[in-house]
Amino acid sequence: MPFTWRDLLDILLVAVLFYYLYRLIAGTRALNLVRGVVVYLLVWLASSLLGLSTLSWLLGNAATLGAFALIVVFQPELRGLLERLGRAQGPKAPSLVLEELLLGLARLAERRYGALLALERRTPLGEYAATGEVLDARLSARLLVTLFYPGTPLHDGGAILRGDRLFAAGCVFPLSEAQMGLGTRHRAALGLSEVSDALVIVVSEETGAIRLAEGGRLSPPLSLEALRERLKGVVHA
Ligand SMILES: Nc1ncnc2c1ncn2[C@@H]1O[C@H](COP(=O)(O)OP(=O)(O)OP(=O)(O)O)[C@@H](O)[C@H]1O
Repeated sequence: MPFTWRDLLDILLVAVLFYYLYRLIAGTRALNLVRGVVVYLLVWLASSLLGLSTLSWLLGNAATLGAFALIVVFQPELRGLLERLGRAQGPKAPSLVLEELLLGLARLAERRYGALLALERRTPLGEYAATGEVLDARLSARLLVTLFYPGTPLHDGGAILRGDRLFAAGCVFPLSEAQMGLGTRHRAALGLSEVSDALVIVVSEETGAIRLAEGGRLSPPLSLEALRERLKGVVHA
């Protein structure tokens, strides 16, 4: 059969579909799941090619059960995915979350409340969230100021922003070995940015300066405008 423009279109559409699927699940718990499923399928395929009938029978039957189990376990992710699919079609709304975040940071800086906030990207920060308190609350400026109010049980440690949710607070981040001249809040921001792709924002209790750690580097103090520019592509919804 000759290769026609229909085949080319077919291949292109499938490639685009996979690309968007990957973008939807990248950075979520589901990405590890997809990797697991691919390994499972490869072992299954290899076992049937090699004629290992018992193993291939076992994997084949477990797959049917597993598919149902996955739908139940990943129900929140599936729902989120469908919601994001629906949203992707509408025009982009201005990011209310970004504005709330900037307003919260401005108030923290003005009042000299020390704060540490990691913006999760592709590297899942679940292991650090587990060291604190999971809140999974809608982000607002008032929530940020309340969280970092000195003396409250959750003000100590770092908070984690996942998408448009303030996911966890009071978390312990890894301390950086570098930059020994810095205090521990700034070293924790640097440390987390060394081991993940998170953007980590620090508000200094002493000076009110807002700095950003990314990829093991700490920025100089940033104005709100500079911060807005830096966070534009990162904070969604
Ligand atoms: N490993 C860590 N993970 C998360 N937060 C931490 C960690 N270590 C320290 N902190 C936070 O940093 C606070 C101490 O900040 P410290 O004054 O030592 O830092 P700093 O970098 O000098 O910041 P500041 O300019 O705000 O004083 C702690 O009360 C705690 O909230």
